[in-house]
Amino acid sequence: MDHFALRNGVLHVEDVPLPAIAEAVGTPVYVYSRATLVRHAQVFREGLSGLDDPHIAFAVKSNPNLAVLRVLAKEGFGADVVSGGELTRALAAGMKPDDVVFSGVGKTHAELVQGIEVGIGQFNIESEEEGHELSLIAQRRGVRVACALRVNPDVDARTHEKISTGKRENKFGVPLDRAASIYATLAEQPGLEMRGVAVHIGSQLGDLDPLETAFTKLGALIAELRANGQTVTHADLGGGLGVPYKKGETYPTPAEYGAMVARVTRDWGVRLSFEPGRVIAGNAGVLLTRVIRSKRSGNGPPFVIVDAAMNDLARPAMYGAWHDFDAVEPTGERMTAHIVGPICETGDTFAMDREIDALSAGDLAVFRTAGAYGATMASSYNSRGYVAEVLVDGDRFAVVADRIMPHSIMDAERVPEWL
Ligand SMILES: Cc1ncc(COP(=O)(O)O)c(C=O)c1O
Ligand SMILES: N[C@@H](CCCC[NH3+])C(=O)O
Repeated sequence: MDHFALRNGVLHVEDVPLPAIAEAVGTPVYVYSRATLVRHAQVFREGLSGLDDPHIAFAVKSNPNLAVLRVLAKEGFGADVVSGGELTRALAAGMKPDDVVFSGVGKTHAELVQGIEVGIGQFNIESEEEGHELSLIAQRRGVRVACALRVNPDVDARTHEKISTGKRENKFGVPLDRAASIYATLAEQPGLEMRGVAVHIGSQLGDLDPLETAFTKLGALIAELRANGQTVTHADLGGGLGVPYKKGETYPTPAEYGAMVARVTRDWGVRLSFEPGRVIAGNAGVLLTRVIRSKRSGNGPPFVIVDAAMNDLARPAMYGAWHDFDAVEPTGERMTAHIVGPICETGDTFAMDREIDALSAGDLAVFRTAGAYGATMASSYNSRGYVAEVLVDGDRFAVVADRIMPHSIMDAERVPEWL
């Protein structure tokens, strides 16, 4: 069921008409559907039903809102975190420490300490150097911490270069050809319990083949490690499943993904972990915005200037990403336009020469597929403050992140007395 649908000509999220949210909270505002989050979580879990007790850790970076995390905690999801801040959020939202995996190429000393102190389930170590540091910290506390070694399989994920993570030249993980020797070295560290391997080759993948190639390489590594006498009881297959951003696009389903994983990992004899982000949250949210005004420039299409900008939704400016853009109350008329925000950068452009619903000043519209890597990547550039977030549940909704106004940001700044 589509929880983002027109009813009587007005776009609703579940049973709530979007104009009601704009009225109550203002724009721009992210709006998430609880029912969609739950459905995506269930579809993902069902996709893995051919596996024995998979561990699912939501990639908090994709949407760290506490209410969103709480929805997923209630679905039994753990968390994949990449910073102390994300770890704090995951626990605050009710995720169990034991279900948390700590990934990240640059965990600081303080973050390693924090992870040990709260008793997270697994550290995904990204370098030999990190492993040594973690072991020393654990030893000083008289504990041993469960770890997996993140491997860089040198596979082209065939996605945007800025979100590809599994090529040799990317900063992530240890090179596959050195993984067995690094694993052996780390397994001797008194503070570490080396129990497995991890891989994550990139995000927004449209094709299962690169994943299958990476997992196959990981399987060979597991066999090699065991032949060397190492213990391997866990494997973390990361996230990365892509989602449609344009109407009509198709992407591999969680069921297809799960079937491939079941086939490739059949003989591994490990507990598998997964770190889905976008596939859970992406299509569970929209960015609701209002048209400020339109302006003509030269002979080309008009600029439709909306009150959302690249500081609220960075993906188009950062990756040239496409987000479908629809009127909240479409009239059936269409127009061709450039969609831009108010920020003083040409990069603050959501779309050029796009055929869209006809819109005029004051009309509401949404950028779709904005539930992942949306609010979480917001900034306050141009002193615009931070965008608000709302969660819908049936016919009710709640503000789950206040709009942070520019004056609140200013409150954290000081002019020194000597100025
Ligand atoms: C280590 C790790 N796990 C999981 C994810 C989540 O990826 P996605 O949102 O593509 O599922 C990412 C981001 O790409 C990541 O870097
Ligand atoms: N921020 C990226 C995804 C990054 C994934 C991080 N591992 C995006 O919007 O597509």
